Amino acid sequence: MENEFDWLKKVQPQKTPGHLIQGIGDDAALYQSEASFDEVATVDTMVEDVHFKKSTMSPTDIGYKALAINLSDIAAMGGKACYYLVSIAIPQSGWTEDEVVEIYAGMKELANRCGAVLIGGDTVSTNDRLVVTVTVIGRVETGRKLLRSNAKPGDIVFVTGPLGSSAAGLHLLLKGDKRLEAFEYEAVVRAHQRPEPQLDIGRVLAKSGFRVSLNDVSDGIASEAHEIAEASGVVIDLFEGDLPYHESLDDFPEQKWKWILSGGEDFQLLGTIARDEWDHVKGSVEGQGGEIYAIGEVKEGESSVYLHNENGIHSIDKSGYQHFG
Ligand SMILES: Nc1ncnc2c1ncn2[C@@H]1O[C@H](COP(=O)(O)OP(=O)(O)OP(=O)(O)O)[C@@H](O)[C@H]1O
Ligand SMILES: Cc1ncc(C[n+]2csc(CCOP(=O)(O)O)c2C)c(N)n1
Ligand SMILES: [Mg+2]
Ligand SMILES: [Mg+2]
Ligand SMILES: [Mg+2]
Repeated sequence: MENEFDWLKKVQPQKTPGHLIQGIGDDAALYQSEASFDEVATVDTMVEDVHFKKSTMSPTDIGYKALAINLSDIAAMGGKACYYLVSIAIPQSGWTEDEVVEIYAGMKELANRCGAVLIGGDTVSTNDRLVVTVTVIGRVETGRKLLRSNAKPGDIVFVTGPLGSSAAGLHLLLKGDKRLEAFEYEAVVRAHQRPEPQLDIGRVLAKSGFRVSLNDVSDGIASEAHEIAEASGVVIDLFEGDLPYHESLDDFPEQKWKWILSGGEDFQLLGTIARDEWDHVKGSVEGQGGEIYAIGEVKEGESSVYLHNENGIHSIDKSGYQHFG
């Protein structure tokens, strides 16, 4: 990396939306808010050797995922994404300007698909690992609050796609496993490197007008279910046989359930909705080509999470799954 700003010209958006008054190039970005929408803002960071290694992710994957994990939080609020800002700490050695530009290309690839525009950021050098922090600003219809605290006894618990794939993909990547080449493992490796934020499903849930509790799966459903149980003051029962997972996880019987429950980084949406409203929402999600699965129910009681399977009912702690063997 040579000059702090030369490479920025390469990542600057050419076209800007009408609500943006000033993007990259001044002290801060300036944009107009939109009538009848509330603003929604989130930030998450990815750190080299904690969230990725050069051996597990290409620069474009790193950029794609750094934006995806933030869009996933916007999805978990039912929002549409509008703008993003990127703070990047670049090591003094080990990373080239081309690689940094590729990180931005990965972000742009996803941003273009969901209509988000880069409006600013910050660039610093570091003696340590690469760190990329993305802030996303989005909008959601005024008054729509898909909060973790919305769950009520009697609700159905749902999830929007397979669990444990990212952890399985990471396992193969870290081991340099020869199965990486095989077609049947492509989906789990991709789930790790290029998670799909579930923005469309978040929008269906927001527009439904129904009371929905919602969280995205960054740490694993064991942890996210606890967050909903605690915020709402309810018990969450999960049914093991209903948890969706990619069939290739059956090749890893020892790790499978740990990955499904607490592998994390799946970036699916986990939520709850009244039983009477479930069919309607499921129909809408599936009608637009999405997936959504009923995996449990909400009960009255002190905040806790249980897993039901043929061996009985097992309490699941927040840090993850500990029971089976
Ligand atoms: N350093 C911090 N300063 C202020 N608020 C924070 C800080 N870290 C987290 N929070 C806030 O705490 C809440 C939970 O944050 P958390 O990062 O666990 O959520 P998340 O982004 O959904 O999860 P993950 O980071 O695993 O994707 C959010 O409201 C977040 O804004
Ligand atoms: C090289 C490497 N080792 C381990 C992992 C797994 N990992 C890292 S952070 C995290 C939880 C979500 O993070 P956060 O809570 O910061 O959102 C998980 C599951 C990885 N992705 N890459
Ligand atoms: Mg966070
Ligand atoms: Mg997050
Ligand atoms: Mg989240």
